[in-house]
Amino acid sequence: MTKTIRMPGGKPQSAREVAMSVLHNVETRGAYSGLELNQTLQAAGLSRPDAALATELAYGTIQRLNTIDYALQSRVKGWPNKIEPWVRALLRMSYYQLRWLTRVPAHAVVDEAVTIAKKRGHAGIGGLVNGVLRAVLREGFAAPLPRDLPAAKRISLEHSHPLWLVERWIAEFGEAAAERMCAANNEPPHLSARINPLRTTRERLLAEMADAGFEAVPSPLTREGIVAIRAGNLVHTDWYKQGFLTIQDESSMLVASVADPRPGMKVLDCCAAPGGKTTHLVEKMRDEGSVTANDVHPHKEALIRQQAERLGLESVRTTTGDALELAGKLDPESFDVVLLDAPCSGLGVIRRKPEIKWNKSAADIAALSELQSRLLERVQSLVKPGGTLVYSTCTIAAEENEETVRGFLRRHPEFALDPGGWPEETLEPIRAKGLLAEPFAGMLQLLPDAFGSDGFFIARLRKQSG
Ligand SMILES: C[S@@+](CC[C@H](N)C(=O)[O-])C[C@H]1O[C@@H](n2cnc3c(N)ncnc32)[C@H](O)[C@@H]1O
Repeated sequence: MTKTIRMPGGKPQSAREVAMSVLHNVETRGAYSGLELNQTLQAAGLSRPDAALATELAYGTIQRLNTIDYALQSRVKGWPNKIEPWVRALLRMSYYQLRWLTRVPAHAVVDEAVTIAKKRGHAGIGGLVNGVLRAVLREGFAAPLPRDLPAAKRISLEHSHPLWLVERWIAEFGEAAAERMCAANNEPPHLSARINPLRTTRERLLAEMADAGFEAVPSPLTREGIVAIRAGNLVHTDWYKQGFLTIQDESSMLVASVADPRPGMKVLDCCAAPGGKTTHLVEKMRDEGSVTANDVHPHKEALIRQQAERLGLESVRTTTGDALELAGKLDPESFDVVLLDAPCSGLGVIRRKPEIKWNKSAADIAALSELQSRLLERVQSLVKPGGTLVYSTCTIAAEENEETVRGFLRRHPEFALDPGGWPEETLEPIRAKGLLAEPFAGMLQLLPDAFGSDGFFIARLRKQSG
């Protein structure tokens, strides 16, 4: 049984206590930052500005962890392992504020950190926190990095990514691209949304948003996407509630475009929850035909249903089960389009879930690659002759992407990559930026620095007809 480490001093009450509690639980219990933050914020009942501050502190500190720890290790004896987890969280968060959140006066940061330390610990911890933070202010944030540091180590410390990941990305994409990716992962994610063409048009929605004082622009990457510059949380708007839009990353929107289903088709989405791509497929089919949306987790079925209902879509049928077993339950060779949006290491969505970079390992990538190959192997038999199989992940690791697809193609010569079947509207903006290798092979790895969207991999395969 794993021992639960609790933060002392009871329920978090202020923005900084909420952030500290989230950091503590993400580190000690392997909690997901997003879920943990939502739950802790709900329990604390903070004002909107305080909730925004707590969010920024929690995400920012997780994002910059390597850089923060590098600076603190020379100032705190036994850092990090000999320091209690909640004190570690408090010092890291306070350092983050002093260095990157300059709108908060430094004395306020130190005073509040000391108050929290005394309240949750004792005067001795208050003294330690006070001493460390005042030394940081007096002596500067960190000593410059040694000049002869190898590139991977330098990038890992400057942009706060684990060394093993930087080394992989340098080997795969080169030093400059790896550094751009790591820097992009520390930028705030775009808030983007997909319009529901069965309810509105992009032009109409953007005009309505402008009239209501929202600032949003067309996505350069997809005709159905908008990027909100200043719009608050779109989930609270009538446009969302009435099914005019879906919150979705722009890269994620490309997947249904590449699958390119037509009205009347029979489509299978093997790993579908929470339904972002399922509902997009149905919208593309003008709600004519049938889309079977499957997921392994029974509690997620309702999420897909809720989204379909909100968007007014009727041709979705949900099922629960392991995609490895779908072939035994559904008619063989019966789907025009099969989408496998596979479980993956998520290295393309580090901006949204920064703990991913600290929690994942090379061993996870190897295990996921094996699962993804098995999933492809099992669902391929459901594709009609002449039909389409789309494989996608939100990660950046050749073993989970190109290599999985190439291995599959070696075992299944009846499938081939389908570069010609990609809609021009999907390729056009990527080609215009010079990011499409020519000749285009039918697989695409989008990196997070290219458009500021998530890192995504998409492959479109066609099964021989007859
Ligand atoms: C990348 S997410 C899918 C996102 C979804 N396609 C969307 O756009 O909203 C992967 C999903 O696969 C599901 N999953 C994981 N292993 C699975 C399996 N063996 N069979 C079916 N679903 C699985 C997870 O529950 C998760 O919801």
